[in-house]
Amino acid sequence: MIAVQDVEKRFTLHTQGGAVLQVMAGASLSVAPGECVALIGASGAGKSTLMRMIWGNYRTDGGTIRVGSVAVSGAEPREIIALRRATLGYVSQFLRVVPRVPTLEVVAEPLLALGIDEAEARERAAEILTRVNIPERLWSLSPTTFSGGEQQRVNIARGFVHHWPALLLDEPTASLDGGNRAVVLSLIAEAKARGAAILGIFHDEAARAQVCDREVDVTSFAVAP
Ligand SMILES: Nc1ncnc2c1ncn2[C@@H]1O[C@H](COP(=O)(O)OP(=O)(O)OP(=O)(O)O)[C@@H](O)[C@H]1O
Repeated sequence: MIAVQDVEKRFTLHTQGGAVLQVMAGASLSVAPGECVALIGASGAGKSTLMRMIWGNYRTDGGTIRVGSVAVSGAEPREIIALRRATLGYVSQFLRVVPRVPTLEVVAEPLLALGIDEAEARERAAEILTRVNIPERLWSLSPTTFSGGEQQRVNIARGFVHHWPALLLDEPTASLDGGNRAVVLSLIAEAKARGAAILGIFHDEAARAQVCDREVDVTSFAVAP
């Protein structure tokens, strides 16, 4: 479902005389439906960079990335938008939302974008917000003023509200208490059970051991400076 083949990445540092920093070469991995793979490796090894390339935010400088039937490397922006709408979900570490949009709408939005009717989208958003323990009195408020843990749970609700066939998770259990951490681990296990291909960064080793089937060490793709 997710296939990374021989990927290279260079950064051009325009603010530093155009110096070119090669950070990755020969990066290859694949994630099958129903599998959860953890990206591991030292700080600076390139875990986030690889996730951003798969998400289509960073361009690749060599090799190919495919998610389902879409070649992400070299895709047009509209193809990336369509991929994110239906096929590839992403739970980032931090919630980025338009100010003043109520939490229920923030969570329902991916379903509305898929053309699901408003009543059903709101019902599913309410269900998952309840599951991640966001009290109903907060649903009509913008999450911009929520605590770090609450924002992360809104982010998780948004990332699991649609059953994306492929999912990228960036530290999904960071800053959560024990109960909410357990909820997130169940959501991941359920996504796997329905066939989602999941790639994640988990500094939480116990979480990784519980939900991940394999680890890929990004250090082996890093290029020494
Ligand atoms: N936008 C950028 N411009 C220049 N260099 C970058 C950029 N993004 C990442 N890098 C460099 O690429 C390398 C890999 O960084 P990356 O953030 O992917 O590592 P990581 O494994 O996710 O680290 P951490 O565990 O600390 O988050 C680092 O040397 C970093 O400085």
